[in-house]
Amino acid sequence: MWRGLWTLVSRAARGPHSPRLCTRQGSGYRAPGSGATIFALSSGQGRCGIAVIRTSGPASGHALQSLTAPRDLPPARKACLRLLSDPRSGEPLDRALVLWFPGPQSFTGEDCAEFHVHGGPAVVSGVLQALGSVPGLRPAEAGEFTRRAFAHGKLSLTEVEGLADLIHAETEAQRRQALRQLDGELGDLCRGWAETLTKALAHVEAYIDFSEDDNLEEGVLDQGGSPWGWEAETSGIQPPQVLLLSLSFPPSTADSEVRKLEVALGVHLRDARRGQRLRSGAHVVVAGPPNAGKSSLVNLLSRKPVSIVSPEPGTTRDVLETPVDLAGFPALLSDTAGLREGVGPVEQEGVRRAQKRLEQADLILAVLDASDLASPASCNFLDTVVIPAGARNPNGSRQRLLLVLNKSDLLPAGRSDLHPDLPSHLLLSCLTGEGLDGLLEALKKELAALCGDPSTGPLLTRSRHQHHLRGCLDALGQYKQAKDLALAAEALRVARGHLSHLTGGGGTEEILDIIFQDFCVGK
Ligand SMILES: Nc1nc2c(ncn2[C@@H]2O[C@H](COP(=O)(O)OP(=O)(O)OP(=O)(O)O)[C@@H](O)[C@H]2O)c(=O)[nH]1
Ligand SMILES: [K+]
Ligand SMILES: [Mg+2]
Repeated sequence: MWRGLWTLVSRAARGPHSPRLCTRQGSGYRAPGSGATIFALSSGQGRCGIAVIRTSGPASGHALQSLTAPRDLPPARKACLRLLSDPRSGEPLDRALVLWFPGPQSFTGEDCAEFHVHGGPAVVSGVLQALGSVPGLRPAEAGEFTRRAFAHGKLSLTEVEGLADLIHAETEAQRRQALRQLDGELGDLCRGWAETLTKALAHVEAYIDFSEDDNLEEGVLDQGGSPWGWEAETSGIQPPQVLLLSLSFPPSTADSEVRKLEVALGVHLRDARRGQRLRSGAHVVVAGPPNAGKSSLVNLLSRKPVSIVSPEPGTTRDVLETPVDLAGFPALLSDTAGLREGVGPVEQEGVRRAQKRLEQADLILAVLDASDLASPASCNFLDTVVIPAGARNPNGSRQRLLLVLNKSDLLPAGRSDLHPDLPSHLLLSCLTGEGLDGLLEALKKELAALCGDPSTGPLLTRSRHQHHLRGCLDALGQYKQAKDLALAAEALRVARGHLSHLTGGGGTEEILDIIFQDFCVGK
């Protein structure tokens, strides 16, 4: 009966069914072809001041010695000036800074070398060819350096995603969000949650053991049909394991800790959409009647001639999408066809596409011609798009919409009494730029609400994260309903498995392929 408590805790921590949590000890995953030494240009392509070429793998030290004079390895992690030459011909290639990172204290965890050479294309290709001639070296595949870092436990999967996002970050908000993920905030959170589940599992397994060994009276363990209800005291027996466990994780605490976990998961899941928007951009759709100046506004906001502007109504037919940085937030701005009826089949299709895009919008930028508010097209747009957006939908929220009255330069000076019933709006002139600052300010507020604060807000940036947290939450639901302890324990293992998968433990090859294909060669 007195089976060691720590055996139980540690068995729960490992569990026969529990995939290993990704810790700094390595992901347990072996990068494809990881025996070879790889090399690549890690800085950008093209002529530049300095280019960085690096290697990773067991032959890195030999490669460094083969190309440099003097041939001794420089002190670890110290930049040294060396003459580089081709090991086959002895032909000088460049005078460069070289660095030696013996593993495991390197980015990949393997022996690594870096060559900071002058960034001319001939120098770069000369050094790459020289490296290729060293036995045991081959060019790296896209993302292979990071893949090795993951395989050696230098980065968890969420940190790898953060790194990919940081490289692709185009706005300040994206950079902040990616840096937080690279810093391991999401991974740490998951590991903390997994630890809670491990303790709860230890507790359940202690009970299972006790009942097996001591023929515990029936009904004691499943009070109310739920493992949440049972506590040692209620059975009248004090199982020694439970008493011991209670020192670090008393039964009543287990109950409330797992409940707290459910609440925390729910909060993060509710915020998931915002985190994903921040990563890939909020969908901002510019819509309005023909000739209101929609394309002019898209060009103004994106600071480039994305769309054709002309005095002819019906100029824009297709949806034109362009990524923009709006006041520090990423957005996908869509220009659409002017909404009107009684047009030919091509424009009709444009109108259909515009309406479809409106349904998917996170934010609508509704544009009207301020000098033409009484026209049938303007009135129709107000009635069918602007006014309905202000009404609450069944889940209590409203469609976000900013009403912009463009061409304010055409209004008689001092005229602000445009229309008494008009919903709140902003005046703008795409022609003179007047009102643009006010519009950007309003956009910033809307986008901040849509995307959350990148420094403190949502942490789930991909649908993959959402999927695993939902899976974890569902498993906790099963735990609560479990009729026997074996099922309850299994539900906890499933819940914990989802958290483990999120950080990369037991990750399947396909998931890894998808994540690593985001990287360029040399990263
Ligand atoms: N005076 C004035 N003219 C403007 C302003 N903005 C746009 N225009 C003009 O209005 C006309 C229509 O502009 P577009 O940007 O093509 O309008 P649109 O809404 O995209 O038009 P469609 O694609 O045909 O639906 C063009 O001749 C623009 O130069 C403005 O602020 N003031
Ligand atoms: K037009
Ligand atoms: Mg247009």
